[in-house]
Amino acid sequence: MLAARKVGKHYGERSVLSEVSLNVGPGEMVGIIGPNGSGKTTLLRLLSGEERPDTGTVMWEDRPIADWPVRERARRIALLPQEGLPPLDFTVEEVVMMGRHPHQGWWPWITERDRALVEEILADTDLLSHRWRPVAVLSGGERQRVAIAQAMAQQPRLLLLDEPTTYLDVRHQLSMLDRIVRWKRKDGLSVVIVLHDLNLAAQFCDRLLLLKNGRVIREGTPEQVIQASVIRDAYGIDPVMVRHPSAGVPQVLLQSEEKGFVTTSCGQPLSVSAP
Ligand SMILES: Nc1ncnc2c1ncn2[C@@H]1O[C@H](COP(=O)(O)OP(=O)(O)OP(=O)(O)O)[C@@H](O)[C@H]1O
Repeated sequence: MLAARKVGKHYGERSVLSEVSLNVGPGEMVGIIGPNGSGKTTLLRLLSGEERPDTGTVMWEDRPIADWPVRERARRIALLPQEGLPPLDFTVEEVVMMGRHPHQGWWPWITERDRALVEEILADTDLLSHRWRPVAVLSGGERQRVAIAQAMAQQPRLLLLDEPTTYLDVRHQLSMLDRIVRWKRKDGLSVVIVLHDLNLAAQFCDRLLLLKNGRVIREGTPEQVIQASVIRDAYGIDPVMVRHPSAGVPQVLLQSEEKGFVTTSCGQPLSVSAP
């Protein structure tokens, strides 16, 4: 459905993305991980059609993404940028309703169906009590929930998310990602998500793409990517690997160089089962 073939991007003389290929099918959730500045946001912008690659192509439904008329693209693809929503004076309900614009005519009549859908989304995203508040007065996390609610109202087929959990507390991180999983199961939504949290990436993504210096250094299932040697190579840290006791996926524990290691009563380093 979405296919990037050997895409590359330069800014001036500087190459920030080289030869990156990626396929995302219906109902699939692909995570993009990698250190700061490795090209994750640039890749997402190329996938959304907001920017054109200098080399390679991005195809959506067998047609170059840049050839889709903007309105048609907006009916199919939603991008949640890293900076989230600006502090708008519009109310939460109005901003969520704006997600319906690509589906409305040139004059944005709001139909009963639009109203019912927005009502359902406000309830689902825990925003009913905020509906009359201007977005400008919301906290960062509340604003992030409005951004995802707006994307849901857009009813896209492809959802591109750039670090959507950044401002969210742990409950809302989980509920946002669970909501996306339910949504993709129900509607066959394709999802590409940039995440810094490797543990959430391992739990929620079907496949991961690990970038370093603009190149893919590992791609595969969380099992294939979230490995101590790979994480060490990508991030230059020495992680402790454990397996999630109920989800069964690899998880990364960070260890401080300054605080030392936890030892057992016999003075040995605490051993954990590494995946
Ligand atoms: N418009 C631009 N002009 C010049 N350089 C840019 C531009 N956009 C991005 N870059 C550079 O490209 C590189 C990759 O940036 P990008 O935002 O894609 O990284 P990232 O992996 O998303 O980083 P982070 O994890 O910090 O968000 C960075 O070095 C950045 O400075």
